[in-house]
Amino acid sequence: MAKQPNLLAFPNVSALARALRTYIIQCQTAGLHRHDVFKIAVSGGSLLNTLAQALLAPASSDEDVVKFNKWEIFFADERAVPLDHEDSNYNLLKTELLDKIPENMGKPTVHPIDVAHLDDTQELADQYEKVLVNSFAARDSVKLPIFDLLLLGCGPDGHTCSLFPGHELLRESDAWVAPIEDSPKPPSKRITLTLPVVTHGVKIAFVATGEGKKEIMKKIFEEANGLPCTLVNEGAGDRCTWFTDAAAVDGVSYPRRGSL
Ligand SMILES: O=C1O[C@H](COP(=O)(O)O)[C@@H](O)[C@H](O)[C@H]1O
Repeated sequence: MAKQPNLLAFPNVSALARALRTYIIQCQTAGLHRHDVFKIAVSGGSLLNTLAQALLAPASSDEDVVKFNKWEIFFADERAVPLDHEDSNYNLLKTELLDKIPENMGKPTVHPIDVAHLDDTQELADQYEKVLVNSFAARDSVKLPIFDLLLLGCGPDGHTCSLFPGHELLRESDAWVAPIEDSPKPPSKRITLTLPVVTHGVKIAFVATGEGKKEIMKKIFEEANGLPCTLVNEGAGDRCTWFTDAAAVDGVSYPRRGSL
């Protein structure tokens, strides 16, 4: 039987953020060992505040250093809006994290969407796929890009990235990046990494906090239901780890751990 995803539950977001940092640094070390760079894809949403809390804390030892100058940050999904728009995932990452990184921590390389193509989401997705092709090698030599880490959020409906429940995009098996024009959550026009790319990551981590995630967490961990987050769990198995707080997993019947 395929190995199961890991569900970590912490008493609060501060404890979660400390563990998330340790986990990210382990992924960073593995990435640097693999190719001297750390390739991470991040979602938007509530996760970014917790991520900033994790990464901006002072290092506790030489092994605990975030080496931002070795990071390449990609977007697991993005909305088709200007980069300074309030709905932009880039804008959120910038305000939550990038603008707060002290100079002595180094600067990550960040790959935003090309806003010249906001009116054509297929072109926007194709251009972003080219960014991946340039970074991960040509499409004809690698079947799928392999991120060192994908750090994802989980919507209260079970969506992740811009992969929504029941949407035909869940069956996309060729494109690395796909457009969506009918997102049930506004804004409607977006681009997203596809499911095969997400489940192909070396490591995949979800961050889900707060009572608002409790009902969907029960569905994801207690039923086979075809929800996007469930599909990631099924595709990634024990390469997938959930970082949750007590409120998000209250009543969830699934074995949990309280540390890495
Ligand atoms: O629309 C989106 O929502 C999800 C979940 O966000 P949250 O605020 O409920 O945690 C996010 O992961 C995704 O990147 C974003 O585009």
